[in-house]
Amino acid sequence: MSSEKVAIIGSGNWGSAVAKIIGRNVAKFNHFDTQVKMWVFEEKINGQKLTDIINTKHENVKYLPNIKLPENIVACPDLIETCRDATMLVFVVPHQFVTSICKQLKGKILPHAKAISLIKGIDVNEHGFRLITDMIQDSLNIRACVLSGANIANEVAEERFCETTIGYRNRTDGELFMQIFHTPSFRVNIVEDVVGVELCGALKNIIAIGGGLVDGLKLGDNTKAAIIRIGLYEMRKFSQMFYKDVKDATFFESCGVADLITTCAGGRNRKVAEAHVTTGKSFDQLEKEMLNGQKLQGTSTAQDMYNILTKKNLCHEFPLMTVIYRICYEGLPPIKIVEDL
Ligand SMILES: NC(=O)c1ccc[n+]([C@@H]2O[C@H](COP(=O)([O-])OP(=O)(O)OC[C@H]3O[C@@H](n4cnc5c(N)ncnc54)[C@H](O)[C@@H]3O)[C@@H](O)[C@H]2O)c1
Ligand SMILES: O=P(O)(O)OC[C@H](O)CO
Repeated sequence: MSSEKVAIIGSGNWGSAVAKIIGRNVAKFNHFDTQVKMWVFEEKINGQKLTDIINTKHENVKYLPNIKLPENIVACPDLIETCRDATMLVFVVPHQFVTSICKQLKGKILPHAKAISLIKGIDVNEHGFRLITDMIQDSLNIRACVLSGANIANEVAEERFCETTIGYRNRTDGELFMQIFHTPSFRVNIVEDVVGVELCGALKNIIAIGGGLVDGLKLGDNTKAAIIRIGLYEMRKFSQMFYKDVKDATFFESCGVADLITTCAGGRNRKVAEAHVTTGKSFDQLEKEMLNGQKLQGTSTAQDMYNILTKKNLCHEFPLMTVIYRICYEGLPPIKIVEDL
Protein backbone atom coordinates (compact mmCIF):
# COMPACT_ATOMS: atom_id res chain seq x y z
CA MET A 1 0.00 0.00 0.00
CA SER A 2 1.54 3.32 -1.05
CA SER A 3 1.74 5.94 1.65
CA GLU A 4 3.15 8.85 -0.37
CA LYS A 5 1.71 10.59 -3.41
CA VAL A 6 3.67 13.19 -5.34
CA ALA A 7 2.25 16.18 -7.23
CA ILE A 8 4.31 18.52 -9.40
CA ILE A 9 3.22 22.16 -9.49
CA GLY A 10 4.65 23.57 -12.70
CA SER A 11 5.59 22.20 -16.11
CA GLY A 12 8.08 24.62 -17.66
CA ASN A 13 11.59 23.68 -18.75
CA TRP A 14 12.73 22.58 -15.28
CA GLY A 15 9.35 21.23 -14.15
CA SER A 16 9.25 18.92 -17.16
CA ALA A 17 12.87 17.79 -16.72
CA VAL A 18 12.27 16.80 -13.09
CA ALA A 19 8.96 15.15 -14.03
CA LYS A 20 11.02 12.67 -16.07
CA ILE A 21 13.14 11.84 -13.00
CA ILE A 22 10.25 11.74 -10.52
CA GLY A 23 8.06 9.61 -12.77
CA ARG A 24 10.77 6.95 -13.01
CA ASN A 25 11.80 7.09 -9.36
CA VAL A 26 8.33 6.72 -7.81
CA ALA A 27 7.88 3.52 -9.82
CA LYS A 28 10.93 2.00 -8.06
CA PHE A 29 9.53 2.11 -4.52
CA ASN A 30 6.37 0.50 -3.07
CA HIS A 31 5.66 3.40 -0.75
CA PHE A 32 4.96 5.84 -3.61
CA ASP A 33 1.74 5.98 -5.62
CA THR A 34 2.98 5.48 -9.18
CA GLN A 35 0.71 8.09 -10.74
CA VAL A 36 2.12 11.64 -10.51
CA LYS A 37 -0.07 14.57 -11.51
CA MET A 38 1.70 17.60 -12.97
CA TRP A 39 -0.09 20.95 -12.97
CA VAL A 40 0.12 22.69 -16.33
CA PHE A 41 -0.70 26.38 -16.80
CA GLU A 42 -2.93 25.59 -19.76
CA GLU A 43 -2.18 27.04 -23.15
CA LYS A 44 -2.87 26.12 -26.76
CA ILE A 45 -0.17 24.96 -29.16
CA ASN A 46 -1.38 25.07 -32.78
CA GLY A 47 -4.97 24.88 -31.52
CA GLN A 48 -4.36 21.88 -29.22
CA LYS A 49 -4.30 22.00 -25.42
CA LEU A 50 -0.80 21.53 -23.99
CA THR A 51 -2.20 19.08 -21.40
CA ASP A 52 -3.70 16.91 -24.16
CA ILE A 53 -0.41 16.93 -26.05
CA ILE A 54 1.54 15.91 -22.95
CA ASN A 55 -0.93 13.15 -22.09
CA THR A 56 -0.94 11.67 -25.60
CA LYS A 57 2.60 12.32 -26.89
CA HIS A 58 4.22 12.18 -23.44
CA GLU A 59 6.30 15.18 -24.33
CA ASN A 60 6.14 18.84 -23.33
CA VAL A 61 6.60 20.07 -26.89
CA LYS A 62 6.81 23.73 -25.86
CA TYR A 63 9.04 23.78 -22.79
CA LEU A 64 11.10 20.56 -23.11
CA PRO A 65 10.88 19.34 -26.71
CA ASN A 66 12.34 15.99 -27.81
CA ILE A 67 12.37 14.48 -24.31
CA LYS A 68 9.92 11.67 -23.53
CA LEU A 69 8.16 11.85 -20.18
CA PRO A 70 7.22 8.64 -18.37
CA GLU A 71 3.58 7.62 -18.94
CA ASN A 72 2.79 7.81 -15.21
CA ILE A 73 3.19 11.62 -15.41
CA VAL A 74 -0.32 12.97 -15.97
CA ALA A 75 -0.72 16.59 -17.03
CA CYS A 76 -3.62 18.34 -15.31
CA PRO A 77 -4.85 21.92 -15.93
CA ASP A 78 -6.61 22.13 -12.53
CA LEU A 79 -4.28 23.12 -9.69
CA ILE A 80 -6.53 21.92 -6.85
CA GLU A 81 -7.25 18.62 -8.58
CA THR A 82 -3.49 18.10 -9.06
CA CYS A 83 -2.69 18.62 -5.38
CA ARG A 84 -5.74 17.61 -3.33
CA ASP A 85 -4.61 14.05 -2.43
CA ALA A 86 -0.83 14.58 -2.62
CA THR A 87 1.43 14.09 0.40
CA MET A 88 4.51 15.51 -1.38
CA LEU A 89 4.22 18.78 -3.30
CA VAL A 90 7.00 19.78 -5.70
CA PHE A 91 6.86 23.54 -6.42
CA VAL A 92 8.63 24.35 -9.69
CA VAL A 93 7.23 27.55 -11.21
CA PRO A 94 8.84 30.95 -11.85
CA HIS A 95 8.83 32.75 -8.48
CA GLN A 96 6.40 35.51 -9.54
CA PHE A 97 3.52 32.97 -9.60
CA VAL A 98 3.96 31.46 -6.12
CA THR A 99 1.74 33.93 -4.21
CA SER A 100 -1.27 33.25 -6.38
CA ILE A 101 -0.67 29.47 -6.36
CA CYS A 102 -0.46 29.36 -2.56
CA LYS A 103 -3.65 31.44 -2.25
CA GLN A 104 -5.49 28.96 -4.45
CA LEU A 105 -4.15 25.95 -2.52
CA LYS A 106 -4.88 27.28 0.97
CA GLY A 107 -7.22 24.87 2.78
CA LYS A 108 -7.34 22.55 -0.25
CA ILE A 109 -4.38 20.25 0.45
CA LEU A 110 -3.78 17.45 2.96
CA PRO A 111 -2.76 18.86 6.36
CA HIS A 112 0.19 16.44 6.59
CA ALA A 113 1.52 17.22 3.10
CA LYS A 114 5.18 18.22 2.77
CA ALA A 115 6.67 20.52 0.16
CA ILE A 116 9.90 21.08 -1.70
CA SER A 117 10.68 24.23 -3.66
CA LEU A 118 12.80 24.02 -6.83
CA ILE A 119 12.24 27.73 -7.40
CA LYS A 120 15.14 30.16 -7.73
CA GLY A 121 13.90 33.54 -6.53
CA ILE A 122 12.80 35.58 -3.52
CA ASP A 123 9.59 37.39 -2.67
CA VAL A 124 9.84 41.10 -1.93
CA ASN A 125 7.01 43.35 -0.80
CA GLU A 126 6.65 46.66 1.08
CA HIS A 127 7.40 44.91 4.40
CA GLY A 128 10.71 43.31 3.34
CA PHE A 129 11.64 40.00 1.75
CA ARG A 130 10.69 36.40 2.27
CA LEU A 131 12.11 33.09 1.14
CA ILE A 132 9.87 31.05 -1.15
CA THR A 133 10.01 28.11 1.31
CA ASP A 134 8.79 30.47 4.06
CA MET A 135 5.93 31.66 1.85
CA ILE A 136 4.91 28.05 1.23
CA GLN A 137 5.27 27.08 4.91
CA ASP A 138 3.44 30.13 6.25
CA SER A 139 0.59 30.24 3.76
CA LEU A 140 -0.10 26.49 3.64
CA ASN A 141 1.03 25.55 7.16
CA ILE A 142 3.25 22.70 5.93
CA ARG A 143 7.01 22.01 6.13
CA ALA A 144 9.12 22.88 3.10
CA CYS A 145 12.56 21.76 1.86
CA VAL A 146 14.44 23.24 -1.08
CA LEU A 147 16.34 21.75 -4.04
CA SER A 148 18.86 23.81 -5.99
CA GLY A 149 22.02 23.08 -7.93
CA ALA A 150 24.06 23.39 -11.11
CA ASN A 151 21.18 22.06 -13.16
CA ILE A 152 20.50 23.41 -16.63
CA ALA A 153 17.21 21.63 -17.35
CA ASN A 154 17.98 20.36 -20.87
CA GLU A 155 21.25 18.76 -19.76
CA VAL A 156 19.52 17.08 -16.80
CA ALA A 157 16.75 15.82 -19.09
CA GLU A 158 19.41 14.32 -21.40
CA GLU A 159 20.78 12.49 -18.33
CA ARG A 160 24.20 14.09 -18.43
CA PHE A 161 25.87 13.70 -15.03
CA CYS A 162 25.43 16.51 -12.52
CA GLU A 163 24.89 17.14 -8.83
CA THR A 164 22.23 18.98 -6.86
CA THR A 165 21.60 19.99 -3.25
CA ILE A 166 18.53 19.48 -1.06
CA GLY A 167 18.33 21.76 1.97
CA TYR A 168 16.18 20.47 4.84
CA ARG A 169 15.04 21.49 8.32
CA ASN A 170 13.56 18.06 9.06
CA ARG A 171 15.99 15.31 8.00
CA THR A 172 13.23 12.73 7.38
CA ASP A 173 11.66 15.09 4.84
CA GLY A 174 15.05 15.67 3.19
CA GLU A 175 15.67 11.93 2.85
CA LEU A 176 12.16 11.28 1.50
CA PHE A 177 12.49 13.96 -1.17
CA MET A 178 15.95 12.63 -2.02
CA GLN A 179 14.30 9.32 -3.01
CA ILE A 180 12.22 10.94 -5.75
CA PHE A 181 15.10 12.97 -7.20
CA HIS A 182 18.34 10.99 -6.83
CA THR A 183 19.57 9.01 -9.86
CA PRO A 184 23.06 7.91 -10.98
CA SER A 185 23.21 10.92 -13.33
CA PHE A 186 21.45 13.40 -11.01
CA ARG A 187 23.30 13.02 -7.74
CA VAL A 188 21.62 14.55 -4.70
CA ASN A 189 23.41 15.70 -1.55
CA ILE A 190 21.31 16.78 1.43
CA VAL A 191 22.34 19.53 3.86
CA GLU A 192 20.73 21.05 6.92
CA ASP A 193 20.59 24.60 5.56
CA VAL A 194 17.37 25.49 3.77
CA VAL A 195 18.11 29.21 3.81
CA GLY A 196 21.65 28.92 2.44
CA VAL A 197 20.61 26.58 -0.39
CA GLU A 198 17.65 28.75 -1.30
CA LEU A 199 19.51 32.07 -1.28
CA CYS A 200 22.28 30.58 -3.45
CA GLY A 201 19.67 29.64 -6.07
CA ALA A 202 17.98 33.02 -6.02
CA LEU A 203 21.04 35.26 -5.95
CA LYS A 204 23.08 33.41 -8.58
CA ASN A 205 20.53 34.53 -11.19
CA ILE A 206 21.64 38.15 -10.65
CA ILE A 207 25.30 37.22 -11.08
CA ALA A 208 24.39 35.26 -14.24
CA ILE A 209 23.19 38.54 -15.76
CA GLY A 210 26.66 39.92 -14.94
CA GLY A 211 28.28 36.93 -16.65
CA GLY A 212 26.24 37.59 -19.79
CA LEU A 213 27.09 41.31 -19.82
CA VAL A 214 30.79 40.45 -19.67
CA ASP A 215 30.35 37.99 -22.56
CA GLY A 216 28.50 40.61 -24.61
CA LEU A 217 31.33 43.06 -23.97
CA LYS A 218 33.85 40.35 -24.97
CA LEU A 219 35.93 41.04 -21.88
CA GLY A 220 37.23 37.48 -21.69
CA ASP A 221 37.55 34.62 -19.21
CA ASN A 222 39.54 36.42 -16.51
CA THR A 223 36.82 39.06 -16.20
CA LYS A 224 34.11 36.38 -16.12
CA ALA A 225 36.02 34.59 -13.33
CA ALA A 226 36.25 37.87 -11.39
CA ILE A 227 32.49 38.38 -11.70
CA ILE A 228 31.93 34.83 -10.43
CA ARG A 229 34.28 35.33 -7.48
CA ILE A 230 32.87 38.70 -6.45
CA GLY A 231 29.36 37.34 -7.00
CA LEU A 232 29.97 34.39 -4.71
CA TYR A 233 31.42 36.72 -2.09
CA GLU A 234 28.36 39.02 -2.22
CA MET A 235 25.97 36.05 -2.15
CA ARG A 236 27.57 34.72 1.01
CA LYS A 237 27.82 38.14 2.61
CA PHE A 238 24.13 38.92 1.99
CA SER A 239 22.98 35.47 3.16
CA GLN A 240 24.95 35.57 6.41
CA MET A 241 24.12 39.23 7.08
CA PHE A 242 20.40 38.44 7.14
CA TYR A 243 20.51 34.81 8.37
CA LYS A 244 23.45 34.18 10.71
CA ASP A 245 22.96 30.37 10.64
CA VAL A 246 23.70 30.05 6.91
CA LYS A 247 26.73 27.76 6.65
CA ASP A 248 29.94 28.51 4.74
CA ALA A 249 29.98 24.87 3.59
CA THR A 250 26.74 25.38 1.63
CA PHE A 251 28.56 27.66 -0.83
CA PHE A 252 30.82 24.71 -1.76
CA GLU A 253 27.84 22.48 -2.60
CA SER A 254 26.30 22.17 -6.06
CA CYS A 255 23.82 24.91 -5.13
CA GLY A 256 26.70 27.34 -4.48
CA VAL A 257 29.85 27.67 -6.52
CA ALA A 258 28.86 24.98 -9.05
CA ASP A 259 25.53 26.60 -9.93
CA LEU A 260 27.21 29.95 -10.23
CA ILE A 261 29.70 28.56 -12.76
CA THR A 262 27.08 26.73 -14.82
CA THR A 263 24.66 29.62 -14.88
CA CYS A 264 27.38 32.08 -15.96
CA ALA A 265 28.38 29.65 -18.72
CA GLY A 266 25.15 28.29 -20.13
CA GLY A 267 21.96 29.68 -18.57
CA ARG A 268 19.12 31.78 -20.01
CA ASN A 269 20.01 34.80 -17.87
CA ARG A 270 23.52 34.80 -19.31
CA LYS A 271 22.28 34.39 -22.87
CA VAL A 272 19.76 37.25 -22.69
CA ALA A 273 22.21 39.60 -20.94
CA GLU A 274 24.78 38.96 -23.66
CA ALA A 275 22.15 39.81 -26.29
CA HIS A 276 21.26 42.99 -24.36
CA VAL A 277 24.82 44.20 -24.94
CA THR A 278 25.10 43.09 -28.56
CA THR A 279 21.64 44.28 -29.72
CA GLY A 280 20.86 47.13 -27.32
CA LYS A 281 17.31 45.73 -26.89
CA SER A 282 15.57 45.73 -23.50
CA PHE A 283 15.53 42.63 -21.30
CA ASP A 284 11.73 42.41 -21.54
CA GLN A 285 11.82 42.43 -25.32
CA LEU A 286 14.64 39.87 -25.44
CA GLU A 287 12.84 37.58 -22.97
CA LYS A 288 9.86 37.51 -25.34
CA GLU A 289 11.99 37.11 -28.48
CA MET A 290 14.50 34.55 -27.24
CA LEU A 291 12.86 32.37 -24.59
CA ASN A 292 9.65 31.03 -26.18
CA GLY A 293 7.52 31.57 -23.06
CA GLN A 294 10.25 30.71 -20.55
CA LYS A 295 10.89 33.27 -17.83
CA LEU A 296 13.97 35.24 -16.90
CA GLN A 297 14.47 35.44 -13.16
CA GLY A 298 17.74 37.38 -12.84
CA THR A 299 16.50 40.85 -13.75
CA SER A 300 13.50 40.85 -11.40
CA THR A 301 15.63 39.37 -8.61
CA ALA A 302 18.21 42.14 -9.21
CA GLN A 303 15.38 44.65 -8.79
CA ASP A 304 14.11 42.91 -5.64
CA MET A 305 17.62 42.89 -4.18
CA TYR A 306 18.18 46.54 -5.04
CA ASN A 307 14.95 47.45 -3.21
CA ILE A 308 16.16 45.58 -0.13
CA LEU A 309 19.66 47.10 -0.30
CA THR A 310 18.38 50.67 -0.74
CA LYS A 311 15.93 50.34 2.16
CA LYS A 312 18.75 49.09 4.41
CA ASN A 313 21.29 51.59 3.01
CA LEU A 314 23.57 48.75 1.94
CA CYS A 315 24.19 49.34 -1.79
CA HIS A 316 27.84 50.30 -1.20
CA GLU A 317 28.45 46.91 0.45
CA PHE A 318 27.14 45.02 -2.61
CA PRO A 319 28.63 46.88 -5.59
CA LEU A 320 28.25 44.05 -8.11
CA MET A 321 24.56 43.37 -7.47
CA THR A 322 23.91 47.12 -7.40
CA VAL A 323 25.59 47.88 -10.72
CA ILE A 324 23.83 44.92 -12.39
CA TYR A 325 20.49 46.37 -11.26
CA ARG A 326 21.43 49.81 -12.61
CA ILE A 327 22.45 48.41 -16.00
CA CYS A 328 19.16 46.44 -16.23
CA TYR A 329 16.79 49.15 -15.00
CA GLU A 330 18.46 52.57 -15.12
CA GLY A 331 20.10 52.43 -18.53
CA LEU A 332 23.66 52.46 -17.20
CA PRO A 333 26.13 51.42 -19.95
CA PRO A 334 27.06 47.70 -19.57
CA ILE A 335 30.80 48.53 -19.28
CA LYS A 336 30.00 50.00 -15.84
CA ILE A 337 29.92 46.41 -14.58
CA VAL A 338 33.71 46.58 -14.33
CA GLU A 339 34.19 50.33 -14.00
CA ASP A 340 31.91 50.63 -10.95
CA LEU A 341 33.41 47.75 -9.00
N1 LIG B 1 15.15 25.94 -16.66
C1 LIG B 1 16.19 25.58 -15.91
O1 LIG B 1 17.24 25.16 -16.45
C2 LIG B 1 16.09 25.65 -14.42
C3 LIG B 1 16.97 24.88 -13.66
C4 LIG B 1 16.90 24.95 -12.27
C5 LIG B 1 15.94 25.76 -11.66
N2 LIG B 1 15.08 26.48 -12.42
C6 LIG B 1 14.06 27.27 -11.71
O2 LIG B 1 12.83 26.57 -11.78
C7 LIG B 1 11.74 27.49 -11.71
C8 LIG B 1 10.77 27.19 -12.85
O3 LIG B 1 11.40 27.46 -14.07
P1 LIG B 1 11.14 26.65 -15.41
O4 LIG B 1 12.43 26.70 -16.18
O5 LIG B 1 10.54 25.31 -15.15
O6 LIG B 1 10.01 27.56 -16.10
P2 LIG B 1 10.03 28.19 -17.57
O7 LIG B 1 10.65 29.53 -17.51
O8 LIG B 1 10.58 27.17 -18.53
O9 LIG B 1 8.51 28.29 -17.97
C9 LIG B 1 7.61 29.25 -17.52
C10 LIG B 1 6.43 28.49 -16.93
O10 LIG B 1 5.55 29.42 -16.33
C11 LIG B 1 4.23 29.08 -16.69
N3 LIG B 1 3.37 30.25 -16.56
C12 LIG B 1 3.22 31.29 -17.42
N4 LIG B 1 2.31 32.17 -16.92
C13 LIG B 1 1.91 31.65 -15.72
C14 LIG B 1 1.00 32.08 -14.72
N5 LIG B 1 0.34 33.23 -14.84
N6 LIG B 1 0.83 31.31 -13.62
C15 LIG B 1 1.52 30.16 -13.47
N7 LIG B 1 2.40 29.69 -14.38
C16 LIG B 1 2.58 30.43 -15.49
C17 LIG B 1 4.36 28.58 -18.11
O11 LIG B 1 3.23 27.82 -18.47
C18 LIG B 1 5.61 27.73 -17.99
O12 LIG B 1 5.30 26.45 -17.50
C19 LIG B 1 12.37 28.88 -11.78
O13 LIG B 1 12.45 29.44 -10.48
C20 LIG B 1 13.77 28.63 -12.32
O14 LIG B 1 14.71 29.59 -11.88
C21 LIG B 1 15.11 26.43 -13.78
O1 LIG C 1 18.74 29.28 -17.41
P1 LIG C 1 18.90 30.02 -16.11
O2 LIG C 1 19.78 31.21 -16.20
O3 LIG C 1 17.55 30.31 -15.48
O4 LIG C 1 19.66 29.00 -15.13
C1 LIG C 1 19.21 27.67 -15.08
C2 LIG C 1 19.59 26.98 -13.80
O5 LIG C 1 19.19 27.71 -12.68
C3 LIG C 1 21.05 26.62 -13.73
O6 LIG C 1 21.27 25.81 -12.60
